[in-house]
Amino acid sequence: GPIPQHLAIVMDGNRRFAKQQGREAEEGHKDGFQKLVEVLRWCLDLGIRYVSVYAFSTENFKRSQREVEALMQLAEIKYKEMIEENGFCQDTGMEVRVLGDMSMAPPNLQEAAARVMTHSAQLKNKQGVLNICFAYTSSHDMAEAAGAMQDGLSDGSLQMNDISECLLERCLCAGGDPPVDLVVRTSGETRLSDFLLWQSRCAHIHFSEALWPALSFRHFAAAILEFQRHADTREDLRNEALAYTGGNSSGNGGQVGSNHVGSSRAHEGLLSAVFNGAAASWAASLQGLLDILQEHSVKMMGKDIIRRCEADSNGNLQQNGHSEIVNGRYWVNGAVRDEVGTLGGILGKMPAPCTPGMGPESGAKNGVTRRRGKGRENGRKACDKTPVCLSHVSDSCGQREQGVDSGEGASPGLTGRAQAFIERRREQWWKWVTAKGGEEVDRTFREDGC
Ligand SMILES: CC(C)=CCC/C(C)=C/CC/C(C)=C/COP(=O)(O)OP(=O)(O)O
Repeated sequence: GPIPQHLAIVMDGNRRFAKQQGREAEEGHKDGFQKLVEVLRWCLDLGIRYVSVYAFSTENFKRSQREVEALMQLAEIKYKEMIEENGFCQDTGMEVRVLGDMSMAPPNLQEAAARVMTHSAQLKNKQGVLNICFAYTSSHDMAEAAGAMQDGLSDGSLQMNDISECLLERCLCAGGDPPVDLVVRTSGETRLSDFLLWQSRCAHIHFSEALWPALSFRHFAAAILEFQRHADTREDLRNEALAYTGGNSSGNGGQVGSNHVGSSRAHEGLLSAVFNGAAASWAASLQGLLDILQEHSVKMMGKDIIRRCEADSNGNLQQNGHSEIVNGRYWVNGAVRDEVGTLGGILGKMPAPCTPGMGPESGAKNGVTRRRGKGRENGRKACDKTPVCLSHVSDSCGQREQGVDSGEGASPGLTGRAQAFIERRREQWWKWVTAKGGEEVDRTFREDGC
């Protein structure tokens, strides 16, 4: 099924998680950061290229001084660690952008944020983008965007007929990114809390009961499956599912759209369960999926990883007597990592991006043809040498240079003057970032990389 291109996460429940364990709130935030890194790996494995997280809202400044300072410190430390040799950025290939009102952050944090942005903007072979929304709320972002347009009108760089929804969108912090497809909020709270409201206007929203640091892969998979279940392309998917199960002669002859050897039954089972309503309940579908994963992990990976797993009340996989350490990894990690790979194949009908032996070549080798629904590219070209082409992504707030890409003068929906206005804003932003970070950005990476 479709994989969200842009996932937004409200990482809620850190303090409650810490409290449950008799620990300080700050410890919960540290755990929360670790969970973020884990979730980002799941995202990359599944082909989710843009992830935006709510790390600190402007409202959070109202928390105790101690907690605010701890969060600022944590962010500063993590930004610095991210750009170390073999640190997060190098390891994952993710460009990190810090979005929000940077002027509200202490100077040290501003510098660390600027450095992680300049450093990661120059990564070769980018795999995706992480937007860390810090000192951010949508209302603030929209007011800033409106203010910027007002300034443009005042100084004559914009005229009234340049003002449009498109321009306003491009003036937002994440204005050039693809729209958010899926919002996940943890901890059982069912609010959006002023997070990426404009960008999420067509998104599916998934509320998970799990506290953020306790989010398991099973919870995450439930969100993706729910997204798929509600996808606009449902009809398309249904046809595809029918084709896979032999019900539609215009399909690919019942061949499975996966590059996994031997996963045809997994697809048939999953797709018919999910899209033909054969499953007794959604929980049953998920359980069925996990059963399939377990079975195929053993068969396809050739590893005796999971013979039997059960989930505890938090949805975490628990050992049930038969598993073992695989390749030096503790079995739960091994199981979860391999599940991700397999699940990537099943959910996206493509292998987990750039996982060795699971690239497009392996599909060709297996003689498997992939079918796609209309307009559902969703970053599926991810396994080329340059897994994600970010040439359309700006260096500033992520303005997409559609006009440049398409060879036209301006982005669709923007007048030439509005386009120039956006370009100028972007330049100013980068000037600020590079001055703060004390580093010139080699922007040729964009041409090189793509
Ligand atoms: C640098 C970086 C990206 C850091 C990320 C660390 C992190 C996970 C921050 C989230 C902070 C936050 C306000 C979470 C909301 O949970 P809460 O504290 O409101 O918990 P509660 O709902 O249980 O009170």
